[in-house]
Amino acid sequence: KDNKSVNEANKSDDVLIVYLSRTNNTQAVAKMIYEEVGGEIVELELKTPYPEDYDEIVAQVDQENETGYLPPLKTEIENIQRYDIIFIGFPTWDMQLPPPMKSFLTKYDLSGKTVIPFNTNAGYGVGSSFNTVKELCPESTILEGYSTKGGVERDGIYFVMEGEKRKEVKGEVKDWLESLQIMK
Ligand SMILES: Cc1cc2nc3c(=O)[nH]c(=O)nc-3n(C[C@H](O)[C@H](O)[C@H](O)COP(=O)(O)O)c2cc1C
Repeated sequence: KDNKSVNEANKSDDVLIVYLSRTNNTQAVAKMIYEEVGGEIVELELKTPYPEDYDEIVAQVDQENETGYLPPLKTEIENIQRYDIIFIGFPTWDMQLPPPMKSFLTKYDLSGKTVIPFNTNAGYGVGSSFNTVKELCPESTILEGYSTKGGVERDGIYFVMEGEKRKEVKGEVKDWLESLQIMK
């Protein structure tokens, strides 16, 4: 058998990459994972999008976190049961898992699946987000996540995944994926 086609086939079928991204930093990491692993890549979208304005979205997310509101998703994943490995990517918002990702993990049953989180943030880390992923996926195998500094929208720094930063993150993502030993 031709090795390459075997690998190509194995690589993609059971992998889903779902991400939330406002200023495209997390999206850039999602695409790097996709380039290495293949599969399906899906952006999480809301039925009612968040405000463009930074202060407004911060206020809204604060309130959603306080009340536990789960914003309805526009994104529909058909037949999620066909995936075994699910990467979930999100920025840190309010030092937590963003409400749309809480919606996603509440809506879909990922029992028995391997769930792998990844994150970008303004330099304050993942906060409680990776722990919340564990809490919302009690019957999943959660592998070690990856996180890197992204934009600092508060200071007008939006997309940073270019030039040297891009190269650095690409290398880190490759090493991380290899360490997970999910690549065939
Ligand atoms: C509503 C909101 C809240 C945020 N809260 C935090 C935070 O608590 N800690 C942090 O490090 N960064 C925070 N950030 C910054 C983002 O995590 C950071 O810019 C990230 O790279 C954005 O990813 P994206 O480009 O994929 O949207 C926040 C950004 C937004 C829009």
